[in-house]
Amino acid sequence: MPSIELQDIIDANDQPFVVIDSAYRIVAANRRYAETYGATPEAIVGEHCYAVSHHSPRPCHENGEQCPHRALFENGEAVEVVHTHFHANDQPERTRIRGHALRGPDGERYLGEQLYPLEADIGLDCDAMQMVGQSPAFLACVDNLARVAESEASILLYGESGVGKELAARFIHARSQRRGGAFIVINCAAVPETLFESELFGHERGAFSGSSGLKKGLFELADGGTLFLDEVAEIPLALQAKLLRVLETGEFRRVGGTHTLTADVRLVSATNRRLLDEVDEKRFRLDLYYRLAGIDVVLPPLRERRADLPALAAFLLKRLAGGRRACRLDASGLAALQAYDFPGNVRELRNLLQRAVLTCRDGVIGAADLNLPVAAVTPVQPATQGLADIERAHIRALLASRGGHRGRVAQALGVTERTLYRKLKRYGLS
Ligand SMILES: Nc1ncnc2c1ncn2[C@@H]1O[C@H](COP(=O)(O)OP(=O)(O)OP(=O)(O)O)[C@@H](O)[C@H]1O
Repeated sequence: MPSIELQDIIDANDQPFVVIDSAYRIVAANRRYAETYGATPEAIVGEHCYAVSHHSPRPCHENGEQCPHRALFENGEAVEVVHTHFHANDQPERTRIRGHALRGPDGERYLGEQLYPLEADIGLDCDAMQMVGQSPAFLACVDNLARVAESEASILLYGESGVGKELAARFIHARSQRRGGAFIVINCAAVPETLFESELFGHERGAFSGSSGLKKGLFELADGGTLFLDEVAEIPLALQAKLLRVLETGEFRRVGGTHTLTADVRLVSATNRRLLDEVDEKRFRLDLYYRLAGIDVVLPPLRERRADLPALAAFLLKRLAGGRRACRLDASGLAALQAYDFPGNVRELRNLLQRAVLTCRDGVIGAADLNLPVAAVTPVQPATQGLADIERAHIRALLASRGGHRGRVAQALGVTERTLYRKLKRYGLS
C-alpha cells in the first residue's frame, strides 16, 4: 500500500475533519476545519478535543453528552451525534459529528471526526419557529425532526404534555416539501364524538340536524399540506376504523355526500399516552397505529434538558412582556427552576412565569415569586447518578411504549441495538 501523508488525505475531505487519539488529543485537523472554526491546525494539534470543541475542561460524556470518543474507545462503535461545537472566537454552533474508526501504522486506534455544521438550516429554522434550546437532548431531537421532515412518512410524536409537540409538528411541516400547503390542527380530545366525522371529512348541506351549509372537512383543507392529529389516542374506536380506511384508500366522502373525494395529506400525530398500551387495552387499533407511526420521535421532557432553562425562561419572559421591558430571574429564581421537575413541561414554565411577572417587585423574579409546589421540588442529584437514573427510566418507558421491541427502542434512542443491549444489561432491564 502506498504511504500517503495523513494531512494530504484529510485535506482532500470537503468537510471539517479531525483525528483524535485515545487520550483525547487532537493529532491532525484538515484545512476545512481551520477555515470553518477559525483555528489553525498548529494551534489545536496536541490539545484535548473537548477543550477545543466544547471549551470544556472535561470530556463530553462527563457533561452528560453522548461522546463519540468514548463510544469508539470503550465500545468499539463509530457513532453519530449532535453537539454544540465552539468556534475559536467562542461562537457556539450546532454540529452533527460522525465518528470513524481509524487505524495507525502499528494498528493503534484513532477516532476520525467529520463535522457537519447545522446552523445554516436547523438553527435558522429553530429561530424562525421560536424553538429555544441548545442542550444535547434538544439538539438531537431537532436534528431527528429535521431528518424525518424530508420524508413523506407519517410521524408520531411522543412526549409529555406541554413538551412542545405542536411546535415540533409545525417544524416538520415548515421543513417538508409541503411547506407551501396548509398546516391543519385537530385536537382529537376536544371534538365531541358525534361531530368527529364531519370535522374530519366535512358534511353536505343538511346532512344532519343542525348542519347548515356545506362544510369542508379538515382532511380536505389539508390537501397538499399536513394534518396534525393532536391527542391521537383519543379518537373513538368507531372512527379509528373510518380513518384507517381513508388512509388506506386515500378516498373519503363528506357526511351525507355521495361523491368520492381524494386528498393528498401528510399526517403528523401526537400523543402523551403509550399507544401500544392503548392497543393492548383494546382502545386503539394496531393497524391504525402502524399507519400513524411510520416514524416515531420522542420529545424529551424539560427536566431532561435543564440546560435549556435559562434561555427558555428569558425567551418566555420576553414574549410575556410583549414589547415592554421584560422581567428577569435572579439567582434564587433560576436555582428554584433548576430543582423543579416540571410535570407540565414548557407550558408549565410559561404559566409559572406568567404568574410571577404579576407578583414580583421591580421586574426581578426570585424563588418566592415562583411559588413552586414544595413537595414537587426535588433536589438535583449528583450529575453521574442523576443521569444514569434518568437514562434507566427513559429506556424503561421506551420499552413499555414500544411493546418491548428492542429495535424500535434503539432507533428512538439513536443508538445501535448492541449499545441498547449493553445498557439493558447494565440497568438490569434485560
Ligand atoms: N423549545 C421551545 N421553545 C420555546 N417555546 C416552546 C418550546 N417548546 C414548547 N414551547 C412553548 O410551550 C407551549 C406548549 O407547547 P406545545 O403546545 O407545542 O406543547 P404540546 O406538547 O403540544 O402540549 P399538549 O400535549 O398539551 O398538546 C407553547 O406555548 C410553546 O410555544
